[in-house]
Amino acid sequence: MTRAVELERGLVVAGYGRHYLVETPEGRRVVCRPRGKKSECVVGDRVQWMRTVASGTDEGVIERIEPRRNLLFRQDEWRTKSFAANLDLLLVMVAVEPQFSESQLSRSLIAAESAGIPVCILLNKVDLPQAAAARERLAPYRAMGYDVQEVSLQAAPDEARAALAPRLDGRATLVLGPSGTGKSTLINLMVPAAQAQVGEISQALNSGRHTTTSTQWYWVDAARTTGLIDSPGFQEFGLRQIDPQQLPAYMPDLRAHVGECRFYNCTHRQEPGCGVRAAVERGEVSASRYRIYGEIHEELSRPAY
Ligand SMILES: Nc1nc2c(ncn2[C@@H]2O[C@H](COP(=O)(O)OP(=O)(O)OP(=O)(O)O)[C@@H](O)[C@H]2O)c(=O)[nH]1
Ligand SMILES: [Zn+2]
Repeated sequence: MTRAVELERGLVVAGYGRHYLVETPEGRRVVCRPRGKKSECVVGDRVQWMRTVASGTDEGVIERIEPRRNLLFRQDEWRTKSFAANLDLLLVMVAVEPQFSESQLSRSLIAAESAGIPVCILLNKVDLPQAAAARERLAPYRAMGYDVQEVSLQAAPDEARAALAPRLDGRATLVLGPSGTGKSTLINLMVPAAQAQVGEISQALNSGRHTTTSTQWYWVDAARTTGLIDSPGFQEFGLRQIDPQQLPAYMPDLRAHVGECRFYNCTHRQEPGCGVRAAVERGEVSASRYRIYGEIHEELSRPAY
């Protein structure tokens, strides 16, 4: 005998191992498990779930993940790690101190380009004396068209909030950046009572883990139109999902010159008549970006084991 099951809609706002926290349209948060083993939800997923009542508390089973607009993920030889889905903006945070890795920055930009997600680069701690050097390192990114915003989240919070609000309003934004750049400072500045939003349920789910390493969705406004997603710091950023031939298409500075190469299938590494290398020599593509391109191209051209 079959019976009609009513599926409810929800938004995945956190994931802890095999459990997810799903928020209902009314703003209630329910602990859900996925149906079966293969269904992998990520924060930002829109899902359909079914209520199950266990020991008097609401629980649910995720029955269906709605089609994603986009998915930001990284992939190395061994595994794929998804950050979040259905994003309107990727906010890549770097800071004057600790000095950021340009390779890591470029990799996150390439991942966003390949997933079709707009990017804002946020340079924090411009109150520090080495700000000029950091600004200089970001100049090529500005020149290739990225929105680069400077802030001092701690030293000048009001200005920072004013600069960020129009970029975040009404959007779902993933915040990504290495440890120590100020991600917590950003969340605490933009999200009133951030800790309260994490809530008892997620604290209970997270207990027993030594660190809060999970990705978490926060609402910036009471009307729940602006979402900020905090993701744990990243070190490795594999881009195995990308075909090496496609790599320049995701690097705007290189992309501008690929049409100038003698060979249509130029790898821009040793061929004669390469428009990209000519642009590097003229200083139109920065030497560090070209080096990063070579490293990633090499990595993606190696056979997978
Ligand atoms: N000078 C200066 N320091 C800042 C600013 N914003 C944050 N900091 C400092 O930078 C350090 C790191 O800030 P957090 O917000 O904890 O950084 P995080 O990215 O969350 O770091 P993890 O928790 O390790 O991922 C703290 O000591 C902050 O006080 C700023 O605008 N200027
Ligand atoms: Zn070339």
